[in-house]
Amino acid sequence: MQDLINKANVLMEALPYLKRFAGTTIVIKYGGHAMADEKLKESFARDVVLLKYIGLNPVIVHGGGPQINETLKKYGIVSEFVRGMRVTDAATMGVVEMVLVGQVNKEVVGLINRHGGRAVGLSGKDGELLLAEKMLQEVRQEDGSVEQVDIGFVGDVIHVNQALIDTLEQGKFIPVIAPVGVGAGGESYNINADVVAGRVAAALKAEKLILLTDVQGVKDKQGNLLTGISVGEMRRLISDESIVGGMIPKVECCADALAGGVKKAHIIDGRVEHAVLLEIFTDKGVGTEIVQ
Ligand SMILES: Nc1ncnc2c1ncn2[C@@H]1O[C@H](COP(=O)(O)OP(=O)(O)O)[C@@H](O)[C@H]1O
Ligand SMILES: CC(=O)N[C@@H](CCC(=O)OP(=O)(O)O)C(=O)O
Repeated sequence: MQDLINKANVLMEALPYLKRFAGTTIVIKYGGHAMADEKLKESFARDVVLLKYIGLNPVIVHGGGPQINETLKKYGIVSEFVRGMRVTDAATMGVVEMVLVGQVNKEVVGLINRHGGRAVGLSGKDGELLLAEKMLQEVRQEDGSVEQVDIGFVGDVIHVNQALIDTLEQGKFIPVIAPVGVGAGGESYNINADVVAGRVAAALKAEKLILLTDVQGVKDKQGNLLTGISVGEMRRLISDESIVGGMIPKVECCADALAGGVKKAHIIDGRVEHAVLLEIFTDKGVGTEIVQ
């Protein structure tokens, strides 16, 4: 009997959060690395379906960096990263689109639907969901100056077709977005999935942006987890190189999302089962919260 009462107590603990978040939009970035483990994939899909059933509106943006690397390797294409962004020539763009849209997107949609959700896969080209323009990457030189570097068909999102997401949400569908944008001339752009998640969250004025990754959260130089950092601290951690590589676009997009009206932004450990539920429905949460 006590077991059953304990179960009821766990449900009751979630009640204030259920009330607070009912009807709100939560944008979740599902990272390439967190997609590697079968058990975690299933637990992620179940979490998303549960969120939808209890009245939240999850919007999924997926990555696929490791999957792109694998296919590029098969084609003998070597790729380089500048501050966490893949340098993308025309041949690389072809592979990026094929893997993200044709493979990873369909896999995530299938996974959610197998668990009883109604997921719909979209790339930024569908309904011009993600209108993009070419971006130059800023690289700080040794003398402190900042140089703009051309990294090919890499874009930033300049407009999100919010009406399309609203329509899907009204139909009880779960949008699953591949980070490929479309330019004014119909050309494709490779966009970092964290950047897409941040822009989509800001456009939808989401309650939360949650980025799942393969580490506990943001760490300091000694490797200690930082449970909460301000945007100012974040900038210091980037300039003293405590935050490097793929973590840079993650924290930057959290800062942009907060500036764009998103209430909360979190970077959490996708290797932990039910990480999304733990973040949303517990007081302490998990990982790192970025605050303005
Ligand atoms: N300060 C930091 N704290 C935590 N991780 C960091 C930090 N700086 C760099 N990283 C690296 O960022 C990686 C996460 O970025 P990325 O590989 O692009 O993840 P994902 O594939 O989940 O999007 C971590 O695996 C870690 O190696
Ligand atoms: C411009 C850029 O870097 N695009 C990324 C898009 C996929 C992505 O972001 O995947 P993860 O989240 O799994 O790293 C790339 O080509 O790898």
